[in-house]
Amino acid sequence: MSTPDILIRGARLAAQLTERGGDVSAAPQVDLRISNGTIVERVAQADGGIAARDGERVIDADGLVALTGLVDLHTHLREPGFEQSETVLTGTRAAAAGGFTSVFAMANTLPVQDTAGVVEQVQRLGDAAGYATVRPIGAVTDDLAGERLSEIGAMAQSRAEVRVFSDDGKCVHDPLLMRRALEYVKTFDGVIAQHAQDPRLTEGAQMNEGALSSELGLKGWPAVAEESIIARDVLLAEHIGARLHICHLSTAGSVEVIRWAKARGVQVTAEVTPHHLILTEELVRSYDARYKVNPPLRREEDVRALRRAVAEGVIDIIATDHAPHPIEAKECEWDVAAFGMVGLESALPIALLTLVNEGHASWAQLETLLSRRPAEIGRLEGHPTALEAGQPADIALVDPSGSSEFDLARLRGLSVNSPYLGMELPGRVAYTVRRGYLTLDGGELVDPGTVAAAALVSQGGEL
Ligand SMILES: NC(=O)N[C@@H](CC(=O)O)C(=O)O
Ligand SMILES: [Zn+2]
Ligand SMILES: [Zn+2]
Repeated sequence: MSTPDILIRGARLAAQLTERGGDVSAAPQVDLRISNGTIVERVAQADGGIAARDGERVIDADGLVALTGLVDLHTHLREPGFEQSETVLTGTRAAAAGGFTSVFAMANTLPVQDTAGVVEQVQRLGDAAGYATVRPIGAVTDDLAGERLSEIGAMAQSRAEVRVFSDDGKCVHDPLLMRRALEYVKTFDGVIAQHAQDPRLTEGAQMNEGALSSELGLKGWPAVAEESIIARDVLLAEHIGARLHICHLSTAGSVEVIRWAKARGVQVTAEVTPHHLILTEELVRSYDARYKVNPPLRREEDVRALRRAVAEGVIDIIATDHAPHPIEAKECEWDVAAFGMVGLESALPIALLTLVNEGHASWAQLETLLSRRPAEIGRLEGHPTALEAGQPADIALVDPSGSSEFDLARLRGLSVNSPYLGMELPGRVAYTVRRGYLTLDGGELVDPGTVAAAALVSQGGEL
């Protein structure tokens, strides 16, 4: 059994668009043939292109930009335990709609992803659904309680081969536990992804600490609560010689700490979310809990510093921190509402808007930020390093022309807590190809049965 061959015609490769800005006409148009999960041919149209064969699916990609499939190092899929917010199936459908072919699933589920059994279960659910590769993240501490290390070794050696560990949602606050965790993951080239938030400095915190939090009468979350943990952890990572990743960097000061650490040669990488690249604390004036997120929306100066840090390479990747919550958890008073926003379907449009169209980055850098680097940091296997013959066929095809209203129909997960509803955003993902089969076809999700069957075939199974 095999899935039909696909011929993509006339795409421009993001990797060949190395000039800053959004003009895509500079790259030559190429044809790509996909067969059995692999890119088997790539021919420029100037060299004659590839002639279609009978029975092959032909995609007209004239005007579209092709990127290696997007990879999200920070997704909350909520299953097991919070299936009213999202499931592995619904979350990976949202991922496919956003151009993602792989997602790393955060550990704050119920039960917590702190044993081999739970991470294997999450991975199996992802394999069966087939919309994206699901790589579970393991908890650093048992039950995210911050008291004892979890079964890190068992999760690393399980079928899920966990390489990323995080207590995300909570900070690993105890420095000795952090040290032991770094020592442990070093033995198998794993990484600790830290949610940098000093719990004592942020008790009851509701928004960024500053003049506005005083004015609004909301308890503040000071920048130093993030920066002090990052400073401590880069020093610990240097001492141990282990890999450290910082989740959702949100302040100008954090950028400076990371810059300093990288200059010293510390093995640290950093992520920024799309929302911290565009939204500011001013939105909290509305008391609309769609804007309530952890870490909180910061000042305009922070947003500018984060964009510059991406342009300069101090920040390594963009990660969504897709955090679905049910309507009841958001349509309520600010101080009792849940923290978090959904982000898989809006990540590429926001990155285009804030980085490429603003001249901070090229399409090639965008591909690095949203696909190549997160795959490297997570030690994701089977991910293409380029769109060329011999590489796995994980591909996103994006229409960069024009802009359109980001409406409810664009959200394909179970929850609708997006801060972008009603905004005009550029860039639409038109096709997503995972392991050689379509998960998104002409902007529409392929139906679950077809995707599950193609996934089974791609894993060598029989229908
Ligand atoms: N980002 C958030 O505001 N919420 C996340 C947790 C987290 O990423 O810290 C969640 O799980 O809801
Ligand atoms: Zn977090
Ligand atoms: Zn998170």
